[in-house]
Amino acid sequence: MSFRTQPLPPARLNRCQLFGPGSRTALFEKMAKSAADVINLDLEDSVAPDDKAQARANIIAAIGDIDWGDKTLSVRINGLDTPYWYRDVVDLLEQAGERLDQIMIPKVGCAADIYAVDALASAIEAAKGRDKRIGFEAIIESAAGICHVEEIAAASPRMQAISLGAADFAASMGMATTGIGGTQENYYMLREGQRYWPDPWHWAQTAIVAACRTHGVLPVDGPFGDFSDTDGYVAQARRSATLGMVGKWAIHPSQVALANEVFSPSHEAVTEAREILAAMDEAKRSGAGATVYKGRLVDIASIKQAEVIVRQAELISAPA
Ligand SMILES: CC(C)(COP(=O)(O)OP(=O)(O)OC[C@H]1O[C@@H](n2cnc3c(N)ncnc32)[C@H](O)[C@@H]1OP(=O)(O)O)[C@@H](O)C(=O)NCCC(=O)NCCSC(=O)C[C@H](O)C(=O)O
Ligand SMILES: [Mg+2]
Repeated sequence: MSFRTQPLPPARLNRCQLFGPGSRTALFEKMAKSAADVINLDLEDSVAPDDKAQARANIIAAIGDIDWGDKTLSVRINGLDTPYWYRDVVDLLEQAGERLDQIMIPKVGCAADIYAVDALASAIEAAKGRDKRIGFEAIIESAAGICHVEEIAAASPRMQAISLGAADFAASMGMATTGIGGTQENYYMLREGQRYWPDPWHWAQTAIVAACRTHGVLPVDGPFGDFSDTDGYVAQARRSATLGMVGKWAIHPSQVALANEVFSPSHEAVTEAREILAAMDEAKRSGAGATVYKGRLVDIASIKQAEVIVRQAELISAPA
């Protein structure tokens, strides 16, 4: 056990991140009125190369013009392997108002990628006298990214969140699929003639969660492409929540409520967590480090487990 205390991630809700292309201005108001905790206006892969400049201008105008309420407002810039990214950062930080909370950096492969954007953002903020320091979120969506995920999580105090981008990740890894997340037909185990479908994203998600938790960053599950498959989305989201992720992307408005539901602890779960805390309070008062709750062992580690659930419930019920 390290003597270092594990840092807490930013204390804000991140149950659902709703994406929309910066070129589809008609969606912006609808996104602002949605129940998503985070809005990601996209300059990257949902915007065609010829539309990049216009999408940038659309987003800069919308950041100031639209009432985004208390949502976390983020813009996904283009990757560092493109000619667009520096102009995205420069124009956003020189021209967009302070309502912008975060920049999402896609296809991050190493800590130096974060360092490069940090250096540019820091210079612009100083030059322009921006009071609010912009936050960063990164997408792990390459073989290099997953190999270096821990150094990426640690790369800057601006780091707020890391998502798994299943589509680019699958391509980079050479995975034999065109699906974006979810169960993969050919990824099965066979036992006594029965097929069982394990989760091919599990190991990458777990690596992201561990890196994020080590450095106080929010781990987030990325897109689920088949937005007509609500059961598949919920199953994927439940697995992610169980592994420690705090939320999931929505690439269609129909996915927002599903994510909010999965990443909000149920009334029963919160009640049970509070009862465990009460049982442990009682145990501590009598000098015990462990006790029995509903026929099972609870001990000092159970306090930390219960606190995860109670903290999330308190964030949800906190006044905006
Ligand atoms: C996927 C879409 C292209 C579908 O758009 P559309 O055909 O317009 O959908 P519907 O007709 O079903 O829409 C129903 C109503 O909902 C509104 N709508 C649609 N999309 C959004 C949205 N994103 N936010 C808010 N509202 C939305 C429509 O206007 C309809 O409204 P109404 O007429 O009033 O009923 C589209 O949803 C879309 O563009 N989604 C986002 C795509 C995107 O941003 N992709 C990037 C993220 S995923 C990714 O990049 C992969 C990742 O990097 C990786 O590697 O894994
Ligand atoms: Mg991608």
